[in-house]
Order: sequence, then C-alpha cells, then structure tokens
Amino acid sequence: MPIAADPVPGPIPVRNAPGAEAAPARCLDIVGLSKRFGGVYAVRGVTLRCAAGEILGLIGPNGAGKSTLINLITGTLRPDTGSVTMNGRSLAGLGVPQCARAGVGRTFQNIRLFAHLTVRQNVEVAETTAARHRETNELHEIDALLSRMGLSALAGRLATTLPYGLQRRLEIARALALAPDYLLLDEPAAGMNDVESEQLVDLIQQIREDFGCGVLVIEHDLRFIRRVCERVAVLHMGEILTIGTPEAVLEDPRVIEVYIGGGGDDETA
Ligand SMILES: Nc1ncnc2c1ncn2[C@@H]1O[C@H](COP(=O)(O)OP(=O)(O)OP(=O)(O)O)[C@@H](O)[C@H]1O
Repeated sequence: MPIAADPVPGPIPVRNAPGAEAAPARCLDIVGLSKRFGGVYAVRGVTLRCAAGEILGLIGPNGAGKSTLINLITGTLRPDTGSVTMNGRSLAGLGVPQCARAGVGRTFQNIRLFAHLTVRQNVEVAETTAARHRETNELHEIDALLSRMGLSALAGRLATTLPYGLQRRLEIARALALAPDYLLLDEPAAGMNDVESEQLVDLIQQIREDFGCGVLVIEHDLRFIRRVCERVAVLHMGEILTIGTPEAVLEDPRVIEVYIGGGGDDETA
C-alpha cells in the first residue's frame, strides 16, 4: 500500500509571527565571508543580510559555492575571513551543535536522517536538545510538529522507510524542533514530483507564518524559487552576482548568462 502523508492542517495559532510584539529581530547577517580550498576560493567576500522572517532564495550553477556558504553558516566549515551573526550574536568559532543552539536550523542536500530511529524519535532528539537550550513553545512539541508536517500517522515507522518527499518533510520537522530563528533548506524540493513540490511551497510559507522564522532556501528548481521566495541572491564563482526580487533576478541577463544560458539548470516553468 502506498505511504501517504496526512493532510497538512491549517494554520496553528500564531505566537511568534513576524511583527508579533515580543518577537526578537531574527536576522542572519553574513559579512565578507570567504573560504578557500587550496588556492581556490569557494566563497569570496560574501555579504548577505537575511532579514527577520524573510524567505530568501540562494541560487547559482553547480560549483558556485552554495553548499560551502551554508556549511560556513552552520559551523560545518570555518571561514578564512568574515563573520556570521545571528540576532547580533557572533557564530565565529562555533561548531555545528552550538550554531543550532544559537538559532540556525538546517536540512541537507543529501538527506541525513537517523536511519535506525523512527519518524517520531528523529524529531524527539532535536526537541530534547532544544528544550535544554532554546525557548520553545507548543508549536515545537513533537506531536504538533508531526501533525504540522502531515506525519502523525507515520510516527512509528523507521525514518528511512518513508518515500523521499516525506523524508525531506521529516528533516524540516526535525530542524523546526530546534526552534530555529533561521531555517536553512538545502535543495528541499530535490527529488519531489510537481504535486509534492507545490505542497512544499505552501508548507514553507506556512512555516514562516506560524513559527516566525526566516528561511534561506538553496534550490536548483527556479520555478520553485520564483514561487516561494521574496528575494533571491545569485552566487557565481563564490561571489554574490546580484540580489533582488525573483522577477528581476531571473530576468537579469547576467543571471541568464551564467546560470541558465551557461549550461546550468533549466527553469521548467
Ligand atoms: N571540501 C572541499 N575541498 C576542495 N574543494 C571544495 C570542497 N568543497 C567544495 N569545494 C569546491 O568549492 C567550489 C564550490 O563548491 P560548492 O559545493 O560549495 O558549490 P555548490 O554551489 O553547492 O554546487 P552544487 O550546486 O553542485 O551543490 C567548487 O569548485 C568545489 O569543487
């Protein structure tokens, strides 16, 4: 029998929505960030302000430096120069767990769930960590997250037995359990069919509304980026080529040249 997600419920009452009175400024600031491998810059002088509650896209052809940038933000890699701050707090020198505790949640290009744990346990691990280090509320509780992501009925299944699209959703649920101020999604629509991808657009927008966190989306699917993002930054050879609205960016001749015309990924819209 095919495995199906529960219908995703409507909005949960908002507590930390953008503009809510007690909401902190949840900005992710990247200033002059550089990283070299050998003599080659993977990321060079990148400055990017991810505004509170913003859904910001990060695109660029293969090898542009997107994964390196996300790894620098999340503590997987140490920058050679530059800084990353979350809510004004420097993440310099912090490792992966400390960055997560500081408010940076992420998913991975190649899904990295705990294979030997159930769907529920995968979320539980993150929720337990968050309860010790972050201010959480009822939205971050395991059952609420599973319900929000349409995974309640699958809670007892081993995570890796889920279809690909649902594993991606589970990764988002696990990242949200950490009560992040900023959520970094690395190719969240990869491997999804059109229907799943469309549902994911709605889900990401709903997550932003409900949880009040900003979202940085790395994605090759430009149709997806156009639908979900308010601004898009283009990375090319490790540097920011341009930042703007999806319409302006995707029609920019320089972007078409390096990203679409240059043998990059097709926009299938
Ligand atoms: N650990 C590493 N050692 C050496 N070079 C690396 C390493 N990681 C990345 N690079 C190089 O840095 C550059 C940027 O790679 P990166 O993976 O960040 O690009 P990307 O935009 O994420 O590409 P893709 O879309 O294919 O995932 C590439 O030239 C890559 O070969």
